[in-house]
Amino acid sequence: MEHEEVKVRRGPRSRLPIVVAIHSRALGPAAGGIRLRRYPDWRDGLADALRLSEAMTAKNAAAGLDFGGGKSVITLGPGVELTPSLREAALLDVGELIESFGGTYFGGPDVGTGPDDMVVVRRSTSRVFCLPVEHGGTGSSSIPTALGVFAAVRAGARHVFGSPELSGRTVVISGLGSVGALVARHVAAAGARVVVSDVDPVKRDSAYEWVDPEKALRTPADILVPAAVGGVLSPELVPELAAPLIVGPANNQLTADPVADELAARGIVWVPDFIASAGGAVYTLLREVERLDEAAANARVESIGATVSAVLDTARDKGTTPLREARQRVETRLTGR
Ligand SMILES: NC(=O)c1ccc[n+]([C@@H]2O[C@H](COP(=O)([O-])OP(=O)(O)OC[C@H]3O[C@@H](n4cnc5c(N)ncnc54)[C@H](O)[C@@H]3O)[C@@H](O)[C@H]2O)c1
Repeated sequence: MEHEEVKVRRGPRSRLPIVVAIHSRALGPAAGGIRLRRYPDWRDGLADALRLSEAMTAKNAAAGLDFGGGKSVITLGPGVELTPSLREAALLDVGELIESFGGTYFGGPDVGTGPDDMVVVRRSTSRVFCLPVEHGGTGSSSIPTALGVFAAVRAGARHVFGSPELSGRTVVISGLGSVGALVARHVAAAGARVVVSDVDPVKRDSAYEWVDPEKALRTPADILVPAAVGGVLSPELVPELAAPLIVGPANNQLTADPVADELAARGIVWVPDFIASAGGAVYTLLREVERLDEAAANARVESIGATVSAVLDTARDKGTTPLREARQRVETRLTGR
């Protein structure tokens, strides 16, 4: 096991299995969201926590944050009904477990939880970020996440097309959720032709062209933005992709690392997701834990563009892939080598 510390506890109030995995605290206290999800078995939740906390180490390190990687998972078994009182009990339980790390791990929202849930978690621990504005926090992380993705899109465009300007470029966005919708607004304001897609037909927005979700990833475009779920870039899909630049917020976009080599072999530039999606973590941790002001935190979010440029340019100069370069940057920050 590469992780520093993992705790698994049956919540005393909820009776649900809860996992907190700390992958690394080499750069500072670990930080990473609290996932509340249904799993066939609690061990699947444990596996998720191990994988996700490792990804948080990479995200925080590559973003230049002095935070390590951690993740909490509240596992809901098949058939267990998530009533409001069970939800409250589970959030209090996870807060208590987070508190037991004595300030070496901070939790926030993730899949299945939001800023309002963090108000409940705070009743058990102060080591929680991304609270609603009326509770002294910075609210939804989607706004800074989208700002960081926009900076990454522009940097990617500069690398691939020789200019960061998006005017006249076609951008396909797969997933019009809270981040995807904001990215659509940014790129449209920058003059791009925006084509969007979502499995939920309610998300259809007349402001943009629409493409069916099963076709979105194969639609000819200048830039493809995966903004829905992970595991979408597979060996089967790579030969059918029709955009020279792929950059978006969805976590864990590759089905496996070797897909990065296949993308590079096809001449497709892929910006590693753990770099492009870091805006929310950067903003909320710097504002709520390190107490930076809004302008300074936003400047750090926008510096994701400079990181993307450095990774893509170095990969091209050295003949490696953006994924290898990004991982090398993480390694250098963690070990100083
Ligand atoms: N919200 C953040 O601050 C943040 C930060 C970092 C990473 N991310 C990642 O970015 C992605 C989007 O996050 P979000 O907060 O916007 O989530 P969200 O749940 O608000 O939106 C996801 C959208 O994708 C759609 N979708 C699901 N499967 C799809 C498919 N196969 N094809 C097309 N659309 C599909 C959903 O209907 C939904 O509208 C997620 O992978 C998330 O983990 C989000």
